[in-house]
Amino acid sequence: MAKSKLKPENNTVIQQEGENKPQEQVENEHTQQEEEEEEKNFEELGIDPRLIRALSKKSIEKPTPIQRAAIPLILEGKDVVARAKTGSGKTFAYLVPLLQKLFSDMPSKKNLAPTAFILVPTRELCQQVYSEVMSLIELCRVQLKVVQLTSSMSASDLKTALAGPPDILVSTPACVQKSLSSGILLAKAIQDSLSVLVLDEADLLLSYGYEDDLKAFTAHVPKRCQCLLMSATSSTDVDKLKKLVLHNPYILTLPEVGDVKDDVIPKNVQQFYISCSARDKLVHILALLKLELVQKKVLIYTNTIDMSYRLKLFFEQFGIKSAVLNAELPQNSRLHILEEFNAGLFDYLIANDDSQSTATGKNDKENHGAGKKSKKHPKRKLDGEFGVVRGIDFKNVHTVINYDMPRTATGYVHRIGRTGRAYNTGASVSLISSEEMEIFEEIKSILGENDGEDSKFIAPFPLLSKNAVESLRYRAEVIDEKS
Ligand SMILES: Nc1ncnc2c1ncn2[C@@H]1O[C@H](COP(=O)(O)OP(=O)(O)OP(=O)(O)O)[C@@H](O)[C@H]1O
Repeated sequence: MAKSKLKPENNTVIQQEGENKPQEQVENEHTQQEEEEEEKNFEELGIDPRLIRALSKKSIEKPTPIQRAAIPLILEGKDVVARAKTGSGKTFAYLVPLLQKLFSDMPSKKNLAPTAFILVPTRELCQQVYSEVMSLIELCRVQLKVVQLTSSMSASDLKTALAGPPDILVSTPACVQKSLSSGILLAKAIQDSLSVLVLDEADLLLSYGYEDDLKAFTAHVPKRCQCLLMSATSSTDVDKLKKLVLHNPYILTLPEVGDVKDDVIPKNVQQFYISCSARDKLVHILALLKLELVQKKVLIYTNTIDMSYRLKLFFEQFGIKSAVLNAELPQNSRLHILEEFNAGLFDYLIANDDSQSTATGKNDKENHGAGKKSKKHPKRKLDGEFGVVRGIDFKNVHTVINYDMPRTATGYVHRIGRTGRAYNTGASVSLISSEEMEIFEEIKSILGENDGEDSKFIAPFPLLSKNAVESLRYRAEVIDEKS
């Protein structure tokens, strides 16, 4: 495969695997094509008017660059690998053409398995993608059945969900495998019915431990099935998956998506930091929130579950309403919290990211080591399919605060990617203690701090004065000691 090349904003590189044209020629051809394509709207991409109206009701009027590049290829039936940064609209880049195909070619009544499978790494993403498909279908007023499978479903629930069968299945690979191995889904039925397979957040699927499930499942994917692979980064895992399921795919690479180094923060996110001792982080975050120095809604990341509860209790004492989101909460509570936060019922959400889950390596599906175990509750059961960094589309988050610095630069990029999504603006504030300086320096150099581009520069947070912090110190310390 010819290597993808980094290009400036909006310049998607489209290349077919195995194509051996000199890179320069590909780029030149593409530049001309790009200029013509640049302004194409959904209508010009050949999108069904019902879908255009549905998107418009969601205030989506013009396609993002990845949508402009991917939709026509997917409509033509090509296998596609789409790599584009966080928040660039990859979900509709595959959902819109997928639905259009199903509208115009209604699945056969004889099908015994779903026509389209969308596989994602976490339950949260399952729910998010399921809601997006459902809302488009409802707005289009077409009759298509969509189900999501979750690993908490019993065999009889799975059987009920798959009866019919549905036209679109949204699931983690583990649930599909569970249905296959228990005979609820039949390999022969998949071979006869499956027309489109989507692997979303593909770069995460393997790190969540789904390799065996995916291998077992893809053995039944028929050759004629169109395969789409969506990812924010490129990695050896993405290459592995590509080899496993795709046939001579078109590779769409949006600018600067290569490896960790190129995995960019959207340009519309301003990044700041505050340097303080670990102990002073509480009073600093209190000042940020209490004095309203950061714009709402705010997503706060901590590295441990205990720290997130400590913060929540601390905020409560100051009348700041927040909620926590982590792997030990039951799935229903997590969905409920996400829905309430997205609906604007509260402005501050304290989350533990899934880097903790993946850092430990492989997922044992329901109870692997999602981060540091709490000293207070050592036996809590953690959900290995939990994930609230990658892919989750928190609505209208303006500010991301790193109360604790993430452990990796990739973790930083994906946390910050929860704001500034699509065409919105956002900001991030990282609280950095001296122990975290090393990772901070690594992040700065990886983002290219010195190459003169403002957007990549993490600046000192300008709005918080020493006096403001000191005015809150006494109360903060008293309250923290009490709780
Ligand atoms: N064409 C568009 N115009 C405006 N907003 C859009 C458009 N397409 C998608 N969006 C919105 O942009 C947000 C981000 O989209 P999406 O979740 O698909 O991004 P993503 O590329 O999958 O990000 P990640 O890699 O983090 O998963 C969503 O709220 C979505 O509704």
